[in-house]
Amino acid sequence: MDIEIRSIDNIKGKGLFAKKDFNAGSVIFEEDPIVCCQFSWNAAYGYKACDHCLRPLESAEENARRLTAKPELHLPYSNLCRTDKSLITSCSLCDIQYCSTKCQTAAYNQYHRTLCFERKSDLEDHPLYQLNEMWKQMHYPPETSTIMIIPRILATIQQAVNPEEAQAQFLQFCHRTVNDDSKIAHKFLGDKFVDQISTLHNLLVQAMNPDRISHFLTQEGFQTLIALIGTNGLQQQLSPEEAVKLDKFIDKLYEDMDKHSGTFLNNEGVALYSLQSSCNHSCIPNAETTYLHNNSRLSLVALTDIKAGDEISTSYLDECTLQRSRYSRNKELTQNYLFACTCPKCELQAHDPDVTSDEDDSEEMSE
Ligand SMILES: C[S@@+](CC[C@H](N)C(=O)[O-])C[C@H]1O[C@@H](n2cnc3c(N)ncnc32)[C@H](O)[C@@H]1O
Repeated sequence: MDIEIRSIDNIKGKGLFAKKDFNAGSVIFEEDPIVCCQFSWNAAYGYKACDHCLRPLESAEENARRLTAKPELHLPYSNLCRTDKSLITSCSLCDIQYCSTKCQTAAYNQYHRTLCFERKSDLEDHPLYQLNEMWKQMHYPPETSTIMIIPRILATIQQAVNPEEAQAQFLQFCHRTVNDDSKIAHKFLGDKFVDQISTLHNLLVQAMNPDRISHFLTQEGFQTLIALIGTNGLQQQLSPEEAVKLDKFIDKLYEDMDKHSGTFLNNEGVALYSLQSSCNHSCIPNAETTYLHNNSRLSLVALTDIKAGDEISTSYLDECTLQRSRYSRNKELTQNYLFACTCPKCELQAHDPDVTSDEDDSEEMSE
């Protein structure tokens, strides 16, 4: 392994460090998620993805046709699309689709044996179905996560050969206090919906057999899980096929898609990664996460040259927020991740006045 996880201090916790030099542009490591799940509205709006690895189940051309409502549309180089529909398979009991029998077997062995709805006929009475519907009412797009990853985490623990080990794997994501967890859970659900936390909690309790996971089904345990996916869940966006990156064509395509499908352009979901979850934030990151395999496999790519011993960091902020003032950046980091950044850029700007960027000002005025 060319990287290691080391403890830094009480504030930052642990971090990811390079054990060798990496050139800018090189892949530092790749990993599959411990667990991932497509966003609820993303699935409801017809983006067909493998239920286990999120690989698109439609070709890039079919995707573009559906999203633009233009059945005659032809994509250039559509023969380069890597979606092999001959491998698609589905669960014989609940009809959920997978890109291959490999994913179907992996899902069944990891969590699907516990979570399968079994009969389509009484689907709407199933507490997991109701949990998803309740979540959708609380989280209109753009989505940042889905509650449905929580039953997957719990079923993974229940089905594991060694449940203690599986549980420890998830608990490594949490190094906060009960109070912090509750703050994050409230922020994550949004002011309007904090009262609904007990409804979500009750539906989860009804849906899951408490065997081996009873402590996660308490109110506190549930908030820990919400905080876990809120601060560690990586949002995934799998872009349409590389081969169609012909700028003019793409611009027009996106314009047409936007008219017909709004923001539902990509296959999106949330995932928990073991190594990636140890990567801390910096406002001048030396690495970024990408998805080079058209599924949930993550690649961490160096943005700059990295020397052996350097800490590897990514930005938790989107491009736009990253360009804002130190005050604006830290406002977002404090609210969403409960820390203030002390990276060299923040240190350099430490004496800047505590004002938001112009863009924030206009956003705040319109709120
Ligand atoms: C995905 S985890 C990163 C790994 C984490 N350091 C740990 O020990 O588990 C995200 C959490 O790490 C901490 N963190 C990340 N970047 C930080 C930074 N630049 N300064 C202080 N804390 C940071 C925050 O507590 C944040 O909620």
